[in-house]
Amino acid sequence: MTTTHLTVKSKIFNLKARFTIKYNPICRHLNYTFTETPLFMLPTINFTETAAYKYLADHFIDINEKNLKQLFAEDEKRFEKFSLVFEDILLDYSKNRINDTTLALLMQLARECKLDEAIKAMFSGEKINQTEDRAVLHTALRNQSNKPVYADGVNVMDDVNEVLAKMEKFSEAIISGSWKGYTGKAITDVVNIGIGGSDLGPVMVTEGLKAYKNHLNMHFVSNIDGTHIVETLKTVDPETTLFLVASKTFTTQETMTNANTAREWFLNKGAKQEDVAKHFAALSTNAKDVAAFGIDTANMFGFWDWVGGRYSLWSAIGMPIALSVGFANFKELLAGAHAADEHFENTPFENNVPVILALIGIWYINFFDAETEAILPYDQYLHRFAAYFQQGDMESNGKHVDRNGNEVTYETGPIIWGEPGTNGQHAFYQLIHQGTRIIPCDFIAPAQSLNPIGEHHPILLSNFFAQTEALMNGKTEEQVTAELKKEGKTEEEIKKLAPFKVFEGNRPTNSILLKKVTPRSLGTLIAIYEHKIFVQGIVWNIFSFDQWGVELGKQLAKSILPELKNDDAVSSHDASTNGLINQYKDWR
Ligand SMILES: O=P(O)(O)OC[C@H]1O[C@@](O)(CO)[C@@H](O)[C@@H]1O
Repeated sequence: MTTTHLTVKSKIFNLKARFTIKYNPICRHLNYTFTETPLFMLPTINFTETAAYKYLADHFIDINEKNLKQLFAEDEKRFEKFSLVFEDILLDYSKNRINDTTLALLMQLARECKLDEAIKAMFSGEKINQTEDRAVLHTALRNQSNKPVYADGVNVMDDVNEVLAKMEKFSEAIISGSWKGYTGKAITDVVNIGIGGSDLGPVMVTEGLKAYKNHLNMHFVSNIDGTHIVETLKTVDPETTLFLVASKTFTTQETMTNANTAREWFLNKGAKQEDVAKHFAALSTNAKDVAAFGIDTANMFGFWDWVGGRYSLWSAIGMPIALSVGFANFKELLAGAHAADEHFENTPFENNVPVILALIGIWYINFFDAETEAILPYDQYLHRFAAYFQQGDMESNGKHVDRNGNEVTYETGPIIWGEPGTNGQHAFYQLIHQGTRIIPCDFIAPAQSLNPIGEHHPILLSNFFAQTEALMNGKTEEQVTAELKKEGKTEEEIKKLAPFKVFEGNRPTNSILLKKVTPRSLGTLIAIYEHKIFVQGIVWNIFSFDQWGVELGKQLAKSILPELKNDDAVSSHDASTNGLINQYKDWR
């Protein structure tokens, strides 16, 4: 059977199955099991076959010939047209290689890819995480409207609110000091043990909101490298330390190893088994393994399989955030994200911040062949923001197979990287300004500093404004020559030096200016990026919410570990792996 025929057939099956499933739950099981091909809740359109794509490919030739300076010269209203304010956040996307036609065609592309249907499917709890047969409902975790949200026919809001209430009670007991350790002392230090989505979000937000923190000392252990837990345990007192074992699955090797080491340390310091309950809590979906570990399930804060790890900071995984800045601020974070959800779900694409960011990103990735995107927060507190979205974006859209199970014929998720400004300017901006690659950059900054001192903030922001201006305008050979002449350089010297000092410019950036970093604005900003990732996954027709790509390495590590437990030479792998392992054995 040819693929085309199969595709047509699966389309018919899917339509029929989808109709039946959607409107007749009784058939939910029957029809689903009888469908010959997997049921795809969402249309599986190849965006490169859409009319919009073909127009964009033609349009690219035109727009690629214009530079940003020209585009601004042609339209004095360009900034007004290509910027918008939402929740005290200004998005300026005017310094992009776009014009009205570009945007109109990109919006048409989104419509041809049925983005509207996809948004509805996500918010309504459809199992769009198809390969894991799960809904994607991190939006329910911050659903301040309390409108019912159904997963498998059950309104999840009752459970969500129950866990939030439990988190509030627990965090207040720890912060107030009414919760006592096994020697009757209040908790002073919290150690979160988790990795990936069970670490990066809590770290990024507790760092991002450090200006709002209370007296509790927050520590994060993620790496299996013994250094991480050893260096942390050196700084805390078992009598006044609370350990949070954060793991959606409660099976992650790094986390469970670190948790066992922490418990051993705790018991070796004089505590008894019954004292574990006062100093260990679990943030997980896996009650069975939590209990088996010896944590009182009364100290377990649950969440659900429709919460992806990299989208879980809004859930019980956010407990370190609530402990660090207080539950009221955690709720503000949720409220900010909810505002972004409402905006994303209800705003026409033309004024929809995540949609605009996503489509401009696709313009660079799929038409300008950009391979990476830089996130450059001009705010030291946001120093882990790019790292957070390395997982958020790359684990969601780092996929090479489309939702039909076929190899994609186009680029998908970009490489996300970045460091705070102005530090990046002294590290890698040389390449961004004068390298051979196009690197779309998101510049982020707060108008108000949380630590106003001297001239620091104006100097920081002068760099924030200058960098996008420099990337756009560059510096021409004429300007370079005039400068060198002014410095008294000879004709000969100018001829030699000028080529190295010219800046091409025409390098695209988004500028995101927050009025101030608050729990609410940070929540909004994070959710905007989450929805940007969702939109790109829909256009690329990939599953953004599974992560099968992280499994193989773990599997092989599990088979190598027993080989390291003796001194015998190994020969069960390729020559390189054998060589490495045997040299390790020789040297250890
Ligand atoms: O929260 P947990 O189940 O311990 O998973 C931790 C991390 O491991 C993964 O690599 C999945 O295995 C990430 O997706 C996830 O955030």
